[in-house]
Amino acid sequence: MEDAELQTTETSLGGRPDGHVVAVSGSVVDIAFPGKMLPPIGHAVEIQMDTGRTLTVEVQQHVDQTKIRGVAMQETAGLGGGMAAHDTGAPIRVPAGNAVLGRLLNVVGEPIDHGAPFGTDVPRLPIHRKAPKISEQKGSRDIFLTGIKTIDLLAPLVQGGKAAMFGGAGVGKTVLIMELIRSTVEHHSGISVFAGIGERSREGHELWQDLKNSGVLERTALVFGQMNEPPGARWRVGMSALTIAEYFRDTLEQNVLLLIDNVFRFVQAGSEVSGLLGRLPSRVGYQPTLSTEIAELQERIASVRNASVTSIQAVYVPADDFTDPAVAETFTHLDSSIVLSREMASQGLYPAIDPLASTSGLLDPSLVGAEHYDTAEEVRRLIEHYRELQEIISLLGMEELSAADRQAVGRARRLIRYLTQPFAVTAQFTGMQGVSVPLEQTLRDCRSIMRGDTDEIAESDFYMIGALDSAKQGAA
Ligand SMILES: Nc1ncnc2c1ncn2[C@@H]1O[C@H](COP(=O)(O)OP(=O)(O)OP(=O)(O)O)[C@@H](O)[C@H]1O
Repeated sequence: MEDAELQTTETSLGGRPDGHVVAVSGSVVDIAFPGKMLPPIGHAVEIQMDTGRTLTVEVQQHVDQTKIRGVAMQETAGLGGGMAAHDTGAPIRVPAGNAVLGRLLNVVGEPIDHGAPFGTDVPRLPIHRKAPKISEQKGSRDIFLTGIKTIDLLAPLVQGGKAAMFGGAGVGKTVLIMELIRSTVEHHSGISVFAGIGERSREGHELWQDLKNSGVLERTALVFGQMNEPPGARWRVGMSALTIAEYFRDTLEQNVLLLIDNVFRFVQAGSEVSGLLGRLPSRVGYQPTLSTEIAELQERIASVRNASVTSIQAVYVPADDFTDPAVAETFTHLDSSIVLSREMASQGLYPAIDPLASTSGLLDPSLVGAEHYDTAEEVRRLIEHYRELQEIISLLGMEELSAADRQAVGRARRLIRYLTQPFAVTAQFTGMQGVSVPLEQTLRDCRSIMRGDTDEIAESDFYMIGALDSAKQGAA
């Protein structure tokens, strides 16, 4: 997109030549600019529809010297040959700054919340930009606490870092991201930007209502390109949200919390677009540009000297296959990876976070301190040992285990149950109030369980509690 960026000049605005539509095939639109300079790749070309709406097409290819091929950001129903098209002289530009707070936008920055349109005084920025230079980026080693026991203990998030939740269909990604929004947006001092990519649109509206009810909507901007929208919108909406986040970070120097649900849908949309443009797929049917596309998005999510962007992303894992190229590629960009397990979900062990597969670069004694690191390691070792013993138990029964192993099994089972937690967002259907647990408490509780202080308390008393006190109360 370098070309597009270089050619985004004010002088080019309005003074660009007009063309006309020559062919429409689904989301792909061919536009001719006979005898004129073609708009560069990445530019937005606009078409005024009879219905009064504006259709935006992003230039993807120069088919020949007079014609471009682009991808539409909206449905192309009603679009026909001969309709006039106008090069905007820039990539898609979205409104940014305080005016977008509390608002719901689409990929091209139009309000979709039935609110007032954005005025001409609102700054607009092109959605294609380069990531900040490595020398300008700032790495942080501070923990971003969530109050969710397993996450803070085993896969702590980094302030100004990137974290993602991986999971197949229906294992609890959306519930977890909603809970994280609840628990972090309220305590987060900066602003939040939410990018809804390719998920159910109902969820988007529920979120909007939810944020409104909890009084944090005025510090949040929401940008949506959901599953009912064409691939172009789902492909570019992440960039639109990022552009808004970058403006807060760079111009207003505010810390930003960027939430993306679901990053896999961005890759999938890119693959659809690639297919529509007739490009040959490479690995497992993905677009040949898979890694570059993921890097283009992920590398822009960065913290700089004066302000940070902390990002929490949901990643759908197709067919529970973690070796899927889109999933594997996303892993490489993260500071913390939270892996959701179908097996745990099927046992009702929510949040179904796999304690062994979830990791964080922060989990180092020199960063989080020896107590946290040692406790996390010990928890992992105990659960791993339990998993090894499970096979023997299923074959021979508990009786065949040594006394020490039996004790380990009992403690591991208590620990696994202790690491479940009722969420505020599920209170409606579980009937349990959500609880947040401070990290120090989680560390104390885990040590206490592993030491054997709670061996006499029934396993079921550890299930879906906050701090250990509630298990003790349940036992009393
Ligand atoms: N923390 C939780 N506590 C209780 N129930 C949960 C929890 N997380 C998930 N569930 C149950 O699992 C269901 C699916 O969760 P969710 O919609 O978050 O999955 P998902 O991974 O986002 O699915 P999809 O890929 O279909 O979007 C929920 O409707 C709920 O019944």
